[in-house]
Amino acid sequence: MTQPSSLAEIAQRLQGYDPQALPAGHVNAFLAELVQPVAQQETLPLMQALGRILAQDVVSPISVPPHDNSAMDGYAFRGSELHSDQPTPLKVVGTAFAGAAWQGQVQAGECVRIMTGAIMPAGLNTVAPQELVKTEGDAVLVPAGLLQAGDNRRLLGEDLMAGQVALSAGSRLSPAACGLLASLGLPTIHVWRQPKVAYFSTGDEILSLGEAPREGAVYDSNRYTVAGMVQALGCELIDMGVVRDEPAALEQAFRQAAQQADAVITSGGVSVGEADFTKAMMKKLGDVAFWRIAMRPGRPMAVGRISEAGHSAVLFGLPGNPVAVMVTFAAFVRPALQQLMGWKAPALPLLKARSMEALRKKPGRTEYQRGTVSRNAEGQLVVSITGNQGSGVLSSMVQANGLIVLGHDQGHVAAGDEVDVMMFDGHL
Ligand SMILES: Nc1nc2c(c(=O)[nH]1)N[C@H]1C(S)=C(S)[C@@H](COP(=O)(O)OP(=O)(O)OC[C@H]3O[C@@H](n4cnc5c(N)ncnc54)[C@H](O)[C@@H]3O)O[C@H]1N2
Ligand code: MOO
Repeated sequence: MTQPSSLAEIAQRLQGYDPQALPAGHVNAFLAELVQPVAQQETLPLMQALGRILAQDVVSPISVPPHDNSAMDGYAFRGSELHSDQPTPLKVVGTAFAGAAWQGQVQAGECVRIMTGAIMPAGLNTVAPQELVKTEGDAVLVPAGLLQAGDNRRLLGEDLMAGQVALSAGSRLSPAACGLLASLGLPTIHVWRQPKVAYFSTGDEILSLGEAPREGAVYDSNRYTVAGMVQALGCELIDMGVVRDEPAALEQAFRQAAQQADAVITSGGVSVGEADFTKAMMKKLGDVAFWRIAMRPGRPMAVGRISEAGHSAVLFGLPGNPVAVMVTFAAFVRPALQQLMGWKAPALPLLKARSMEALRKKPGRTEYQRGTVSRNAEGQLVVSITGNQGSGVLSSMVQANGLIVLGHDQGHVAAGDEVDVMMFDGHL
C-alpha cells in the first residue's frame, strides 16, 4: 500500500490553501485526499446488512421475474384476437395459479383463468382483469376498446436479467436494496466493515448528564448530537464521554481513541482561547492542521491524522458550539466518513426555495441558516428561518427541516429571492 500523503503535501497540492480563511469547498477537497476507505470486508446475513455498504458488485444469478406472469387476477388470452370494435368472446379452458402453472395448449378463441403472479400459459400475452369482463358459465366477454395486446403481463427479467449488475460496490443497502437482493435469493452479502468512530467532548465547563448543575457549566449536548449523526450514518460509535481540559487526561483519551478507532471526533478547544490543551495535545500526537474556515457557523476546526501503536485514525476537532458541531459534521465529517465507509454516496441535491425573509450575508464565506421549507398558497417552495441563529442555539436546529446554504460569493438576500436548501434526510 502506498504511504498516505502528509497534511503538508496535500495542502501543497491545493490551490489557494489558506489555513486562516479556507473556503468550505477546499475543506472537502482536502478531506477527499486525506481519508482512506476501511477496505476490510465481512459477510453478513442479508437481514443484518441494512445500512451497510456493498463491498462487491452483485451480479444477478437469476432473472426477476423468472417468467412472464400475470399482473392481475383475470383471464389470459392472445392479444391478437382482440376485436377493436366489438366485445371478444372467449372460452375458459383452465386455471393458472401463482406457483401452479397451467400446462395445457390454448386454441384460438380460448382463454385461461389466471391469478396475479401466475406464469402466462404458452402463447398467451394479454390479461383481461376480471372486473372488466362479463362471464357466463365458461364463456367470457372482453369489452372492446379497453385493452391492448400485452396489457397486464409482466415480462421475464423486466426487473433484472440474469448476469446483470443488480447493485454496484459502494452502494448503501437501503430497505429497497435489501429487498432487491432478497429477490435474487441471496442469503448473505459482502459488505465493508463499519468504521469505528470515537467521540469525546472537551471542556471543563461541560457537565455529563446526571451531574448537578453548577455556575458557568453547561450539559454536554454535543455527545448526543454527534453520537446520533455517527450512528445514523451507519458507523460504530465509541462513546468516550467528557474529557477534562487537562493534559494527562486528554493525552490518555487521544491515545485510547487512536488505538481503537478509524476516526476520532472531538468537540471544543480548537479556537484561540487560553485553556486549550486539546489543541496542544492534537499537535503533539498527530499530523494536524488548524483551520479557520470561511463559513458560519463552524469557523475553527482541526483536521488531521493521529496515530497510536501503529494504528492511525482520521481526526476531526470540531468547534464547541452545538450548532457549529452539527453544521461542520454535515458539511465535512459526513462526506469524509462516507468515504471511510466505502460509500459512493451521491451528492446531496440542493433544493431551490424562495426566502420568506431578507437575510444579511457577507460575501467571502459560506453561511448555513436553519430553516423550514414548505409550500405557499401558490404551490411554490418557500423557506423561513427558524428564529435565533446563534451557533449555540439547538432549538432552532430542532425546528428546522433543512439548512439554507448561502454560497461563498453570495451577498444579502432579499425577501422573495431563491436560495439553496440542503434538506435533512434523517441524518441530522
Ligand atoms: N477571539 C475569538 N474567539 C472565538 C473565535 C474566534 O475566531 N476568535 N471563534 C468562535 C467560534 S466561531 C467558536 S465555534 C468557538 C469555538 O471554540 P472552541 O472550539 O475552543 O470551543 P469552546 O470554547 O470549548 O466552546 C465554545 C462554546 O460551545 C460550548 N460547548 C463546548 N462543548 C460543548 C458540549 N459538549 N456541549 C454543549 N456545549 C458545548 C461551550 O460552553 C462554549 O459556549 O470559539 C469562538 N470564539
Ligand atoms: O463555529 Mo462558531 O460556532 O461559527 O460560532
